[in-house]
Amino acid sequence: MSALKIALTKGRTEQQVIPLLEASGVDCTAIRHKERRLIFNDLPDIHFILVKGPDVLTYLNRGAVDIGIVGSDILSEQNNQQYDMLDLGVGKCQFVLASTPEFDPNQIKRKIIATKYPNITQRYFQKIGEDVEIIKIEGSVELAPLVGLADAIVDIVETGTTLRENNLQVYARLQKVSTQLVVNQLALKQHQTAIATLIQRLSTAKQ
Ligand SMILES: Nc1ncnc2c1ncn2[C@@H]1O[C@H](COP(=O)(O)OP(=O)(O)OP(=O)(O)O)[C@@H](O)[C@H]1O
Ligand SMILES: O=P(O)(O)OC[C@H]1O[C@H](OP(=O)(O)OP(=O)(O)O)[C@H](O)[C@@H]1O
Repeated sequence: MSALKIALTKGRTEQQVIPLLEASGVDCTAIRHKERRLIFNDLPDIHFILVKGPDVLTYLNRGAVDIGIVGSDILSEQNNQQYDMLDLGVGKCQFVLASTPEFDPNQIKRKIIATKYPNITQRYFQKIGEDVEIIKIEGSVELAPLVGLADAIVDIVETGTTLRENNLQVYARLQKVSTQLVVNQLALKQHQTAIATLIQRLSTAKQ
């Protein structure tokens, strides 16, 4: 039987998931000492690649990997409805609408919202029946209302430190986020036992 191929989101997700994988019996020594390596095929039964979160579904959709490990923020932004398999219970945070204390959520003028997540933002404002202009930015989102780029932001909050340190406050809570394990449907048939075993071990490890 060929090895299970997993695309793991590098960075924060990788750091949070490695202990969970290890508790499930997966040897992560090579990833822990990776330096600039991106592919790990030393183990006989599980191979890993490290990719950016938004690329996980690209590898999964094209069958380049069997399993993806990625935040639900990214799955939701990419409108994934096919693959949700297991909530790993790490990477917990939430989407909020935030701005300066002067912001008036009921202002009549069409609002400008800065975010890394335009689809989630669009869906939220559509749901509450408000037409807004969305500016897509790639990071340091909290800056936008401070320098007049936008009226408010939609972004991820975990501890609230970044909002606090930039004198921003929460005006609405949109949705919860956590790290998910997603499986390619064809791989699910081909590697049924191996995937079921991994999911069962991860479910036990995360408790
Ligand atoms: N403050 C946070 N607390 C907990 N989880 C977070 C937080 N910010 C992001 N995440 C989760 O971790 C995932 C990866 O975040 P990370 O910060 O490593 O990457 P990024 O900022 O999206 O991209 P980049 O690698 O370009 O900085 C996100 O997709 C989300 O699911
Ligand atoms: O509530 P906190 O615990 O302060 O976490 C929230 C911060 O974490 C994320 O940023 P990240 O560290 O990924 O940086 P970037 O998106 O600005 O690159 C998010 O975009 C917030 O800025």
